[in-house]
Formats: sequence, C-alpha cells, structure tokens
Amino acid sequence: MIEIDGLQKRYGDKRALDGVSFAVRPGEMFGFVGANGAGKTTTMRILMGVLEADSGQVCWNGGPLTFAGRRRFGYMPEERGLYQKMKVAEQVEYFGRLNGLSAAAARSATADLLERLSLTGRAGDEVGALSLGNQQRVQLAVALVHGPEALVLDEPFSGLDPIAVDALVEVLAERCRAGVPVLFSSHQLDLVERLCDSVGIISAGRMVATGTVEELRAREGRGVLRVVVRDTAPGWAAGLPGTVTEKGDEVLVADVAGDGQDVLRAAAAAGRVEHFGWERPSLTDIFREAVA
Ligand SMILES: Nc1ncnc2c1ncn2[C@@H]1O[C@H](COP(=O)(O)OP(=O)(O)OP(=O)(O)O)[C@@H](O)[C@H]1O
Repeated sequence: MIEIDGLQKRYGDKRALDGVSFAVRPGEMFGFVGANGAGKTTTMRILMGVLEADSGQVCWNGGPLTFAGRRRFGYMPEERGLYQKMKVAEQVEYFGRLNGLSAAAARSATADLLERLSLTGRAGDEVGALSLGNQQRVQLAVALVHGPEALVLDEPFSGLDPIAVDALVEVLAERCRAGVPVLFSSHQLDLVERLCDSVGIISAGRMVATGTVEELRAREGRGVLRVVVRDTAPGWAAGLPGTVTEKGDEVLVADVAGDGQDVLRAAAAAGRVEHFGWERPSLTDIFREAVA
C-alpha cells in the first residue's frame, strides 16, 4: 500500500502542498484529479523522490519508501524523458535492464508491451520520428516494462487516441488485478469515473475529497431531477421548489425539497410527461462542487 501522509511543500513564497494525505491500496486504481496548478505533479514527484517535501512522509507497505523501493515502482513523469535518437524497442529494453531485468526478460517484456500498445511495427524506429501520441505509448511501455510493484503515472492518457486509451486501460486493469496499486493523474474525468476504484480531489494543495465515486456521490445527495414535458407552454416550471434550469422541453431542478412528487404533479398538470427521474451527479459535477 502507498501511504502519503501530511505532505507540505513550498516553492519560495508559494505554498504548493498543504498537508496532502491519501492511500492507494493493493490492486486499487486511484484517480488523482485537480485543477491546473493544484499540486498533483508536486505530490507525485515527492512520492517518487524527485523532489523533497518540507514535511510529511511517503510509506510503502508500512515503512518509509526508500530509494530501493522506488526502483520497483513504475513512474511516468510529467516531463516525460525518452532518448529521441534511440530506437523504440532498444529504449524500452534499456529501461527494463536499468530496472533489474535480465536481457532475455527485458526483450520478452518489451515485445509483449509493444504488441499490447500497437507499437510492434515501430520497434525499429527512432523515438524522435514518432508522433507525440506514439511517443507517449513508448513512455508508458518504459514505465511498465520491469513489472513494477506499484505504478505512479502523471497524466498517462493525455494525447492518446481512443484505441490507445482502451489498450492502456486494459494493461493497467491487468496490473491492478495482480495486486499492483495504480495512482494516476488526469483531467479526463469521464475516464477517471469509468476506471477508478477511488478518487482523490486536490485543490490548492489540499485534498478536498477522497473516496470511491459512489461515496463522493453520496455526499452530494440525490442529485438533480430531470423532467421532460411535451405540449406545454414554456415557464411552467418557474415556481417549482428548487433551483430550476429550463432548456426547451427539458427542466432540471436542483436542491429539490422533499421527494420530488410536487415537481411530478406540476409537470403532469402542465403537459405530457415524457421523462421524470433523478440524475446522479457525474464526477465532473462532484469535482466542480468540491473545488468551488
Ligand atoms: N519548480 C517550481 N517552482 C515554483 N513553483 C512551482 C514549481 N513547480 C510547481 N510550482 C507551483 O506549485 C503549484 C502546484 O503545481 P503542480 O505542477 O504540482 O500542479 P498540477 O496539479 O500538477 O497542475 P497541472 O494539472 O497543470 O499539471 C502551482 O502553483 C505551480 O505553479
């Protein structure tokens, strides 16, 4: 288990982290989300030992995370960092060797990952000749090649096409099933909602929400009532108990008092009710609320 406890970090006068704590359990996919500049990269850099925290600590399986422990992690840094002149397969193998694999194991793991990430046809090309999305796939292969015990990935999905996203999702899910904790940051909240067991929302250097998407949703209450009424005059919903937004025949009522039956009665009196139901808040709604 990765445990991050009370991280504080300043850059000069700027407070980047103000007591960041969370844990990523074995086999858990943890989505780390926050606005630009919220502190995700700083947290991951401290976790990986690239930066030192002013205070707080990072633990791995109950003890402080050491240099040797970090070598068994897979890390995809924000600044990336591939050798542009090195060939794709050579490079992935090289990082595999650097992280302790035998030549044969590095070769076999590289071939497998290139296949999974649809890069086999580019194995002999220089990395610099690849598109940015394909370089990103190579960077992912580098993070994964040595069969890491934990994964820390800074925006691994940015710049990937939907097919590459699916391929990466499959590889990460497989690692999770094998018990590997996976921490990744992303601005693609729909993807985080779909993939992650747990989510941490950071805002201005503080964790403002942590839990499963369902737990975060429960904090938001029932959500919003969505009503679609046909054959009615606009404005029928104006006096409803709640915060009303009208878009043509569709009416959204937030902050509904009571069980919503008043809204249903008013809708039925106004016209032909085609839809009436609670809309569950998406992770994007939860995020907006948490960082507001
Ligand atoms: N080397 C640095 N020197 C000074 N300030 C920095 C440095 N690195 C980060 N910061 C500041 O620390 C804060 C946190 O930045 P960080 O890069 O961790 O955010 P982030 O959540 O990863 O953002 P993004 O989503 O844009 O990648 C920001 O205000 C940023 O400007």
